[in-house]
Amino acid sequence: MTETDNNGIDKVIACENLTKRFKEGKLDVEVLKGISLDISAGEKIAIVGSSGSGKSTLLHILGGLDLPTEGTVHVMGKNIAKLSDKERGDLRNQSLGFIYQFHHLLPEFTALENVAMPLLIRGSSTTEASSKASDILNKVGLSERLSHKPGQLSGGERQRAAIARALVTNPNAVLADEPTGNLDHKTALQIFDLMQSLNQEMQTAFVIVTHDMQLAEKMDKIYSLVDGRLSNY
Ligand SMILES: Nc1ncnc2c1ncn2[C@@H]1O[C@H](COP(=O)(O)OP(=O)(O)OP(=O)(O)O)[C@@H](O)[C@H]1O
Repeated sequence: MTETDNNGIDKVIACENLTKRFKEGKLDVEVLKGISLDISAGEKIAIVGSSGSGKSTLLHILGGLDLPTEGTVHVMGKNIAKLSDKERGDLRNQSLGFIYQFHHLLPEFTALENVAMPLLIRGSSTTEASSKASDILNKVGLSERLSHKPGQLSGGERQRAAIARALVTNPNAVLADEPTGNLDHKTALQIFDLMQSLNQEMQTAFVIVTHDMQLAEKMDKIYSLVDGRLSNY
């Protein structure tokens, strides 16, 4: 696997003055109130904040899964609000990887098939997809588990397979929403160490939402989301 190619773009994600309001009955609830944030190539950042502070909402907007009410988001230099749904989907597929608290692996497919899937969706041949999936599963320590289905893997192994699936396309950034929220602390530490070593090896930026300060401290920068505003921790 080669290092991530940033095409000379040093800010993988740049957002400026983001706001997000949701309608709740007659009320407009402003969850994000003017957030500006740059994520550079290869940077690792943690976003912490209490439950309901808007961390997932922010991550969805940074990843182009949702649009802000006001403000701009550029992913790899492209303003996501100016793209069609299809173009936004393509940009996500080409530039970003996602990891969630629950692994979202497909139960009827093996680890190898699950990890190969994003490449097959992009149009890679089965041989190429399997070879790259096998390489990245090896990097996350699952070379002996290629033909196991998710139900035959431990929680930590499932999350490692989910990390492999997020990284197999060699994205510019991985956005992770509580990736270890479902694991015991020792396994969570191992998963964070793994993400750090993959970050160093592949130069992929990581944006990780977590409740756990000990884990957040492993990142280059920590931002705290309080009352809809982001500050350095
Ligand atoms: N689609 C939506 N419609 C209305 N309100 C929403 C929507 N999505 C999120 N919210 C509200 O926005 C606020 C922030 O939610 P969000 O899930 O971003 O918080 P969070 O910090 O990720 O919380 P947690 O740590 O508990 O996962 C919450 O009050 C939530 O009810």
